[in-house]
Amino acid sequence: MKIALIGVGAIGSWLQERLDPKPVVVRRGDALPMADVVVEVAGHAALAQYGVAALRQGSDLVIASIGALADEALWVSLQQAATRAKILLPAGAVAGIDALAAARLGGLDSVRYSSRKPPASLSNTLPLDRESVVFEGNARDAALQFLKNANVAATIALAGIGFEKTEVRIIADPTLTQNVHVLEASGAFGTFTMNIAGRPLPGNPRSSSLTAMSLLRCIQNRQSSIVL
Ligand SMILES: NC(=O)C1=CN([C@@H]2O[C@H](COP(=O)(O)OP(=O)(O)OC[C@H]3O[C@@H](n4cnc5c(N)ncnc54)[C@H](O)[C@@H]3O)[C@@H](O)[C@H]2O)C=CC1
Ligand SMILES: O=C([O-])CC(=O)C(=O)O
Repeated sequence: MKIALIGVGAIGSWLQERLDPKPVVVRRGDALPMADVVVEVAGHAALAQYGVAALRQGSDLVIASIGALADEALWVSLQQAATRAKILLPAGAVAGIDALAAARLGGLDSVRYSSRKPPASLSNTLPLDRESVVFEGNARDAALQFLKNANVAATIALAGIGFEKTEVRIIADPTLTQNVHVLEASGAFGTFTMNIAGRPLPGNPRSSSLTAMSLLRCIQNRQSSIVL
């Protein structure tokens, strides 16, 4: 299996060390190599630049920057390009995506998500002596306004009841050193609340380490005869 890795930042370097076989690295401006799997860990612009081409050449596409899919035109063009290859959306930094996506099939009534992060992960102009709500609204607006901090909101929207109906709060909390995600859902299955305190990666305080682990699992599942 040939893997192309777009971006070697906090998540990409963690993956690069652990992927087997070793990936071909795509740096800014490089042409996209032929590969069985293309892994995007580079940001919204890189997904827009390489995503459609990867799928058109028949490479499966693993996306980290899921917030970019709040851009309806990009999301439609990726889906249209996926005729010979698959778009793989890992759960990323949050827990409970498996339950949410299963619950959707039985019918969901409501999905609420809150993200609490240390202020510096959101902006360096936020107060450091009290918590502040920096966003309250739906998942589409969250993803469009907070490019680097609402991938989880977008993942939850896609797994659950969509960008418009998913209720999102983003809170800067100076008492935290970790990224805390709370996901609450109700529907025909019952109700659940999932709470995760994610340790950030050393290279980027905004990105929880579980994201990199979730991407590795997604790539390994694609190769494995047992998918869990
Ligand atoms: N799905 C999820 O739950 C999560 C998703 N993310 C997203 O994953 C992506 C990667 O996150 P990090 O590794 O923390 O970011 P990072 O900023 O540490 O690394 C990004 C790397 O991509 C490179 N890059 C940017 N544009 C490029 C291009 N056009 N071609 C090749 N390389 C390019 C940069 O130079 C940098 O080295 C971000 O978009 C982030 O928002 C982050 C955390 C959770
Ligand atoms: O949602 C995001 O973009 C990333 C995030 O909160 C995390 O890694 O904890």
